[in-house]
Amino acid sequence: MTSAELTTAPSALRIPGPATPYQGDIARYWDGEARPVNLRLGDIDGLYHHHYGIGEVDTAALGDPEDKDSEDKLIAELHRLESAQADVLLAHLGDIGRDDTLVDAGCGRGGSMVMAHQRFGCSVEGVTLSAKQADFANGRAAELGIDDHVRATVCNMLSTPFATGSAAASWNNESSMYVDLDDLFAEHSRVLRIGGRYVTITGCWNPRYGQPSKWVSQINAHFECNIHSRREYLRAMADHRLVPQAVIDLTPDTLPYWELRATSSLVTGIEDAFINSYRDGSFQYVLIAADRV
Ligand SMILES: C[S@@+](CC[C@H](N)C(=O)[O-])C[C@H]1O[C@@H](n2cnc3c(N)ncnc32)[C@H](O)[C@@H]1O
Ligand SMILES: CC(C)=CCC/C(C)=C/COP(=O)(O)OP(=O)(O)O
Ligand SMILES: [Mg+2]
Repeated sequence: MTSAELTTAPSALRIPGPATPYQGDIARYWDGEARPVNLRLGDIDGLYHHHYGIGEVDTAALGDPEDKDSEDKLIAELHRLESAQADVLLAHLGDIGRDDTLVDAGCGRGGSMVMAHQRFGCSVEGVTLSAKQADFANGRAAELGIDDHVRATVCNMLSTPFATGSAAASWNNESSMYVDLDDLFAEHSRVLRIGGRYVTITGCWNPRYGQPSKWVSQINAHFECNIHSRREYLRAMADHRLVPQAVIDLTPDTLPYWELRATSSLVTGIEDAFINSYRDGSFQYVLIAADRV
């Protein structure tokens, strides 16, 4: 299925404004976002991510901290770890063919969409609340000559124009903390074909801790988001015909990224909240892959 077949006149169905005042806040937040920790990393190879990294730090690639170019090397290493995160998400989408269409719910500047198309040759439809992000993602797709396969639309991920059962797979990469999970999984379940795959990488609070810790509250305030618990994810998936096929705790894999980022010139002030909450067990970085049954 091509992009054109997947959507029915997307511009006509585009939601004219945010569905709620909160969504208006989030649209404004991402319209105004231009942090060097995201743009300088994206400038390295044109893949712009708004998610975090996983994997071991390559200390050899960092070189000598006294070298003139050591900061550039550190930034390149952070970017490599963020792209590695997207690679792991895409690897869980299953067998995707060139004729398939994927849905990226909360696509940001489109880095994961480009990687998905490059990996599978398929079409990718992304939605974001931010017109600036959608324009940026579509501009990158045009520069790469893949705008016939990769498209971002300004749209609420809880109410998309995509036809029922039309997507081979869909995902949320660090974007599910902005929405109600019942509403979110109802929409993924509708858009996915039976046997299709849903994947999320997300930060969630750990029910074993009891309640969201002060660090989790700090992260919520920093990004104006509402982090859910691991239990909420599994319960809402079960209620919407999404059956977990893999639940992977990526917390040990993301800590090296944060420890490295905390030493960089691009720190934003949120690093300690992530490091402390991952270390005290109150917060977890998880991948959940689920089958639409
Ligand atoms: C942290 S960014 C993640 C971007 C992207 N997934 C990535 O990995 O680079 C969160 C994204 O979720 C989007 N978002 C939040 N709530 C949304 C909603 N209700 N509908 C569509 N997009 C939403 C934001 O516009 C933003 O693009
Ligand atoms: C895991 C959790 C809780 C994520 C919250 C969503 C979020 C803001 C992700 C990263 O975006 P970004 O790349 O724009 O953030 P930063 O500027 O900190 O790199
Ligand atoms: Mg970032």
